[in-house]
Amino acid sequence: MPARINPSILAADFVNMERDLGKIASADLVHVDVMDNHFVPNLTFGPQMVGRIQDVSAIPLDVHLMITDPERWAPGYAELGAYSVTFHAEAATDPVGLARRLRSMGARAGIALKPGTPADDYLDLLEEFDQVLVMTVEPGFGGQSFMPETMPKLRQLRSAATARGLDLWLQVDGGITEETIVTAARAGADTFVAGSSVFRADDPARQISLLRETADLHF
Ligand SMILES: O=C(CO)[C@@H](O)[C@H](O)COP(=O)(O)O
Repeated sequence: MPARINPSILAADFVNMERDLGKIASADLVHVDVMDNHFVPNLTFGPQMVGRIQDVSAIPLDVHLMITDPERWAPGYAELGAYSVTFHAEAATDPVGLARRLRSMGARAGIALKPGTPADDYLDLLEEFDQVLVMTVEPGFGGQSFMPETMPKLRQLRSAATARGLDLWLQVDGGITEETIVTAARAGADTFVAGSSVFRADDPARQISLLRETADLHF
């Protein structure tokens, strides 16, 4: 399976979103960062905007909720048709219950871990999720540097998934470039969120291909 490249529209031009979505039509999924200015010190958009993105996007949405109280809000994103809905472990009170609810609504369920959150508590629960998002920067802003110290956690998750024979997607998010993607692919990531490196490229479609080919060589 080729690596999945999910450009983060946090790096897109918000007033030209439909135009910028056209630039990433060769991507696997559109990564949509929902931030509430509580869980993270930044604010983006909510269900109304994500619903419009869903309407005009040629490819499915990978929604990443950086919000408090995901139990209240996450099902709404599944309802509007998001392909995957990922919430933060640090914000959820019942991660398994929420993942089951999202799956029952037809969405893939993801759990995200901040750089300082260990994976240990989730290793026995991996069957409950379709993807784990290992944050490779502190959530909240694009354009930060990749944190290589998160790689042992990724390796731990990949070994646990392999040992259990799970088809679990392991996603990395933050500071992904054609250099850092090598490190993340070697540590077991198969799904890569890239904001700045795609949208700041002269040719975003070419950058998506370059990232995909580079990851495939090192997975
Ligand atoms: O979730 C986040 C930031 O919180 C990410 O999705 C960033 O948007 C990735 O941006 P780059 O680091 O690739 O610029």
